[in-house]
Amino acid sequence: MRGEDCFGADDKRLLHDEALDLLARLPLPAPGHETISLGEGRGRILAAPVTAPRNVPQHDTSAVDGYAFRHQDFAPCGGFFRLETRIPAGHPAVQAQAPWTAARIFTGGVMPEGADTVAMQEDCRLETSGGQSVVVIPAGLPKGANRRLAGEDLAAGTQILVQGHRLRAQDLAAIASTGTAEVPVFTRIRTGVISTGDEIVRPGTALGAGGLYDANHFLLTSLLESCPADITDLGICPDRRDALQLALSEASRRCDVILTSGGASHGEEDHLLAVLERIGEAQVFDLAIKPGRRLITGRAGDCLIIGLPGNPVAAMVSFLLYARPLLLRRAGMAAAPVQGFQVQAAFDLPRRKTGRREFSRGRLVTHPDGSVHAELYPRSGSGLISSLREADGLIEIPEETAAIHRGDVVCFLPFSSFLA
Ligand SMILES: Nc1nc2c(c(=O)[nH]1)N[C@H]1C(S)=C(S)[C@@H](COP(=O)(O)OP(=O)(O)OC[C@H]3O[C@@H](n4cnc5c(N)ncnc54)[C@H](O)[C@@H]3O)O[C@H]1N2
Ligand code: MOO
Repeated sequence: MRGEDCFGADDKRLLHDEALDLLARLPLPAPGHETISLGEGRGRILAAPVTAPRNVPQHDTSAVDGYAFRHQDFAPCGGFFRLETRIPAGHPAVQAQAPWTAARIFTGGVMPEGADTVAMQEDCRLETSGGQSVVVIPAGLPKGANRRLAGEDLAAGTQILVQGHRLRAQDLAAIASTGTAEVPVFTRIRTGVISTGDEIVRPGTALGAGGLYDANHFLLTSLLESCPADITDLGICPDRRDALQLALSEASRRCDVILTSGGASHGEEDHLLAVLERIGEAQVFDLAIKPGRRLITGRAGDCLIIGLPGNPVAAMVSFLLYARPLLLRRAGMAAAPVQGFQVQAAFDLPRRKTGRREFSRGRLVTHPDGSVHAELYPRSGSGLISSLREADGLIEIPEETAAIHRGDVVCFLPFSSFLA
């Protein structure tokens, strides 16, 4: 099988976990910060913790449309209450609830002082007695039923979000519920994306002999949208050292992070490493993984440069596994490792080369019994964009696994969990 496998000895290569560890320790400049309005907050990273300045809800309120009363007036056989006040949401009663009376109350209405329990209107009967409206409440309601306590969602002073947290819809809702209109966030990182290669041209232009359309630009700029980043298109750089040097040194003054693709391996047409060493510094990661066996990181001034492989599959996998944590850290986020989940293999891999970790493209299928299985994309070439298009995520195969049989448990990393 050697002929199908372009990878030689992996024993001197860096293991995936070692690479993650090294990348986590790569020094990066601290992000800047600013205060923005809550409406701009989605996807941004908190530069300071957020604390609730007040109770949410502010008052005890009714959870239902119904009748509020004092539970101490309620007998084991139920209750018969004179109806007194009417309390829609936003219109609290001015007086305390008198004994043996009930208030007509609506969901969100403030509980009148003294009342502690609400009966749902569907469970009650309205009657008239001596010209008075009365409500008959059936027995069995415990004290406090259908009442929301002040501060039961958030008590004043509770820290609700930590620094470095990436704001999601529900976080914005929580902050809004406390009345806070602005949030301190880290500034968006300025990113640049550059494709390299004499063969690469943009779609919409004619393809010359030996040409290839620039898929990586669209891949990487779309992937970057999962980070709080402003994106600059740095175009396509030919396979010339002087051109790459000029492009990178110029862009490094305007960008916090530059992503390159291609030109990162060992051929004489691969100039990234030499250029980085000339304009700043570089680290090479020759990785015991598949795909994406080489990653280059570098620095020019304060700009981080991440050299991804040219093959689109390797570029995407390297972005998700290695570039994304760096980008998020540069943007101020303490990114947790992506949570994989266990599914059953819907494939056989009877003989597998051990010693390297594989991130194969897979698709999830749910069987009629509800169990979830991962199908393996049948071809492994790292130029096959089809394999990415048809996949839902990556099947992570550990270094030591020598074979996988149908039904074995494998770890699945959904693309959606990287890009959330
Ligand atoms: N002697 C060796 N050759 C190669 C090795 C190796 O270890 N020894 N590794 C192979 C692997 S694995 C990969 S991945 C590539 C990585 O090479 P580069 O990062 O230098 O990328 P290029 O050679 O420039 O391009 C590789 C491939 O990808 C296509 N490409 C490049 N840019 C784009 C783009 N923007 N959109 C679409 N496709 C792109 C390019 O045409 C090549 O086909 O090296 C192997 N070789
Ligand atoms: O591993 Mo290369 O980096 O697969 O195509």
